[in-house]
Amino acid sequence: MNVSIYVPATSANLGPGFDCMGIALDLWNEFHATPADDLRIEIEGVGADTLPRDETNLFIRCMKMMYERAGQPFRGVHLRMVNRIPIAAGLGSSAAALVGGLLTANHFLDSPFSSAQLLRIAVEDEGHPDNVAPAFLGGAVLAYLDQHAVTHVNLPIRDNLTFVAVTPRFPLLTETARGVLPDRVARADAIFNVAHASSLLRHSPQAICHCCAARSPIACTKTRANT
Ligand SMILES: Nc1ncnc2c1ncn2[C@@H]1O[C@H](COP(=O)(O)OP(=O)(O)O)[C@@H](O)[C@H]1O
Ligand SMILES: N[C@@H](CCOP(=O)(O)O)C(=O)O
Repeated sequence: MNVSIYVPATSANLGPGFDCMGIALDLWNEFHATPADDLRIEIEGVGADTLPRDETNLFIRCMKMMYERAGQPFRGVHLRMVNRIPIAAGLGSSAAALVGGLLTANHFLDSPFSSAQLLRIAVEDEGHPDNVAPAFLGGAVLAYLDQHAVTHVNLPIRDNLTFVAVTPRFPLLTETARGVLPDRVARADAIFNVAHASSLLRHSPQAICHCCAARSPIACTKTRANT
């Protein structure tokens, strides 16, 4: 019944894909769990001094949510997490904890939820799919929630790329960052983004972006979605 789950870091808002395109990176958090009648959390690595070791821990909250959905009582778990993904630094640490919690609970519950259901629950809980979809599926992914189902498409990525993540020295919670976003975007920006997203899906990743000569619309230096 013990389970070990490895969830990758993710970079979201890929190129023109604000809130809908993201990529899994080769940086992993480990979650080792054993079903139990009490709660014990051991944390190694990132967040060892700051993350809660009680029921408020995001991983545990996600496990409990799954037990509630399955109509089963949650008694506890002995959890050891080894964290490598920096927290509140734009590399999907919350998505990793969320996906880890959902998969662990589903395993303990004898897999009542399908992969499609798990992905939908993860997207609904996180509020946007661009971290949880690649964390869950791997690779680079375009995903969106349509009615009650997550539609997802793999984006072609050359396998000889090396990714370098530059993170700020200060934490910035996604919730805080999203709080300053305007509700509306200018028509020109919307058109620019639709055009680049379409171009991204039409061309292979080797294509050169016609607007700025970047090697792919993913890397377009004039992308406006995040400004
Ligand atoms: N390994 C973890 N275990 C439990 N909770 C975590 C873990 N990593 C991140 N979190 C939770 O996610 C929050 C950060 O989420 P968020 O603001 O979305 O930043 P990020 O860009 O890193 O996902 C943390 O404050 C913490 O509550
Ligand atoms: N599209 C989301 C992505 C948040 O990514 P995270 O790694 O900071 O959780 C947004 O821009 O809010």
